[in-house]
Amino acid sequence: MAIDLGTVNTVVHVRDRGIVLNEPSVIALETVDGVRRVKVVGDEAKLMMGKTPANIQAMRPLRDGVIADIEVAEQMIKHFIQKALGHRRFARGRRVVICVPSGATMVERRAIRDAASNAGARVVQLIEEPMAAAIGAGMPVTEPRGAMVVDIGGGTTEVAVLSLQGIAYSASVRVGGDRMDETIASHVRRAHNLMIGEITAERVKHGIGAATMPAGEGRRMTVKGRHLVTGRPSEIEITEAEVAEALIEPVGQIRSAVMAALENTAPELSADIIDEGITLTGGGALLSRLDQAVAETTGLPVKVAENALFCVALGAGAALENPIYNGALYSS
Ligand SMILES: Nc1ncnc2c1ncn2[C@@H]1O[C@H](COP(=O)(O)OP(=O)(O)OP(=O)(O)O)[C@@H](O)[C@H]1O
Repeated sequence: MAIDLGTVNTVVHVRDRGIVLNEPSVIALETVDGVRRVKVVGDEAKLMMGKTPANIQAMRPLRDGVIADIEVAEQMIKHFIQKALGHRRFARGRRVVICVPSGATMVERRAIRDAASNAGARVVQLIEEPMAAAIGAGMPVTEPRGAMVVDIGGGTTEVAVLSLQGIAYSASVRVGGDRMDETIASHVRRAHNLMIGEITAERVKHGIGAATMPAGEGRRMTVKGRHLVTGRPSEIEITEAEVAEALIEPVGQIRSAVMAALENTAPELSADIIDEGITLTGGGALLSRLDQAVAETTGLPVKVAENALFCVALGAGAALENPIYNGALYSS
């Protein structure tokens, strides 16, 4: 079993079965008679966000690429493993590879490993996110050839140059889909006096978000929320151009991170990147015209990986199954 424990989504890949689980990294906890217990995880928990009564708390235990609440994260991992297994149990000697956010500390990594062990895994190994993303995107990570991957997740963007199964350069910036959602929400608040929740902001990004300005106003979308002045439920219409303008700042930070990586890459590897170009993975890579924006900044060919949302889980699964990638896995 391979698990991409993302700050926004958790994806589980199982040998011979493929992707068996793809759900939001959200957990809902219920307090009954002073005792807190897990109510639901994943899709059902996300539906509750922002709408819970006082005794239920729906939360994301991973934020900004780090684990905000270890105990709760552990509970969530255990529930996801059980959900992925269904009625089956872990086969004897079952191995699990978990891809952790690169900002995770040693203590957090140990907690994640313990959660998988407690759920029944016998051997738990970890893999770095950009390495898994590159393997999942089908990049030549085992060859003596430089390849650049940019994984744009919810909490972080990881930029890495890989060669010979090692990471020649990597950097992580705390900008990703979440930051994009926040800038959209604050734009709507400032420009339209409308308060919107994070789920609505994400919907706007998926619907009409873009990394570069459209010709004219572009697409339009109706957005509902609470009016700041009247306090009443209210709706407004916003345009793709407005959203693209709001996204200039987070997209600019991604562009800068890529430029910094190129500036810090050894010349021989740079030469390879000219030929290979840059591959974008992660859900953030699906933002409309982000590939164009990165290509404009770098002057290099840029492509969005097929299955961008699943590259990390597919790569972690391949690393587990194919001995040529064994060097990418580690135990502590
Ligand atoms: N079509 C789309 N357009 C723009 N953004 C998208 C699209 N589809 C998904 N996303 C965004 O991708 C992000 C989630 O990506 P992903 O699942 O790769 O992150 P993660 O692995 O959970 O996060 P991290 O890598 O930071 O731990 C979310 O912010 C989501 O809104």
